[in-house]
Amino acid sequence: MTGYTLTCPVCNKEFHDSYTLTCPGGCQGLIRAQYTTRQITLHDAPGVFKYMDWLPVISSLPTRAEPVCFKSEGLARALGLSDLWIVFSGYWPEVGAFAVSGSFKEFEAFPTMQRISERTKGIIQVSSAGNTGRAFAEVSAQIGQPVIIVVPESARDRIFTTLPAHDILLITISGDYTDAISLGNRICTLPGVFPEGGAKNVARRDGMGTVMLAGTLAMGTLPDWYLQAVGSGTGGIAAYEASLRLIADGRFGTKMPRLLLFQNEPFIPMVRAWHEGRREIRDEDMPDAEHAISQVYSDVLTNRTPPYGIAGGVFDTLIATNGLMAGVSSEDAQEGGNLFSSCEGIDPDPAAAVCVAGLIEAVRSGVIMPDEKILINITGGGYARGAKDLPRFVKEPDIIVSKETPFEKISAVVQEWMRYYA
Ligand SMILES: Cc1ncc(COP(=O)(O)O)c(C=O)c1O
Repeated sequence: MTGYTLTCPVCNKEFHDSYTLTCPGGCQGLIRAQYTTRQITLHDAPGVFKYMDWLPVISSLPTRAEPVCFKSEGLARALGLSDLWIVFSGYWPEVGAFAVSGSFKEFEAFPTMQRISERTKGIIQVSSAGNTGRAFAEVSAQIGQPVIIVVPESARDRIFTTLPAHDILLITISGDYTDAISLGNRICTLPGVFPEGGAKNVARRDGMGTVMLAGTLAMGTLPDWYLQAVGSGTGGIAAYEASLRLIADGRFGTKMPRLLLFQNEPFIPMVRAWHEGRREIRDEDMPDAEHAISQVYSDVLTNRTPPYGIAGGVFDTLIATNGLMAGVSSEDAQEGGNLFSSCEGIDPDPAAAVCVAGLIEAVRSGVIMPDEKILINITGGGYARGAKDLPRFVKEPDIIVSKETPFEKISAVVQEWMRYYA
């Protein structure tokens, strides 16, 4: 067990956690958890909770999900790299990877659900392009904690669990991820429903930050580079915040890893803004957004309102880490994914394939040197293996809506469902 307070990056005030998502003083910025433990000790706790010194929880939940880090042989050889390390976040029993929902979103979902039960009352709402929703659905199925999930209709088949789920209200909406976010925000105005918080939720960021912790503990030192494909960029922010803690720990080096973050062309708003040195994303960074989103290989990377310019967000993180961003074509991503599968023996999530393709290009163009220590976050994978090994309970939508559906109709169903939990 560890103690922590929350701090605001703008006014530097410290405050108590009541599942707080923003500075009580009204500042705009991503509040951070400040842990009393400076040097991390691994706990004898399940899965990701072994890192609970630096998670905003008091106690743990049963899970085997945790990031697994190993030194690459196959992909490293193919790319001529001497010090490439893979953090695998998905399902791959042979390496000890048991995130049964298949992605690193499970490392966020477990601490978030635990933080909720320790810090507040009410029912959380999660908007997702698919993977986050499935991760929260899995945790809900495992522990019986209710959750309202909103996903675009195209992600409908992606919400499944390995146990029967009884406490999920699933809403699908015609449209994309942004439409799911907008509807989710409206649902959060109903009494008793609150937003899980996305990037503002310290449990999500520090849950994702365990990827950097697992990597650094396996390598014995912080890497030169951290690579990830991003939609919101929260994983990048989390990797930076975890690195700050690891530097303060004193045992893993003093050099901040450089972040190299990728988006999937043609939808690359953060890449465009970053390349022009801008803190704000403009409409011109997302020309013909709907069409662009329909063209990507990895739709979980299509967030139109990422925490980019906010204090402590992606822009600040890239500045602090001397970071870089790049766009990756869908064709390259597909090839990168195939190379990863053939070299390492497991299927990567399309988002992870984007990241592999980004690594290939960074090595080819000389941005990354062959002997540098590289930590690549394979943010999801092992779906084929999971489909063979694991039970699958597909969650049918409870409400199917369009952008035109009157909100009163939706809220009536939500409120009726919530009565059971009152
Ligand atoms: C597999 C996978 N990789 C990467 C990402 C991007 O994560 P973020 O931008 O939130 O760090 C997502 C988002 O859903 C994802 O599901």
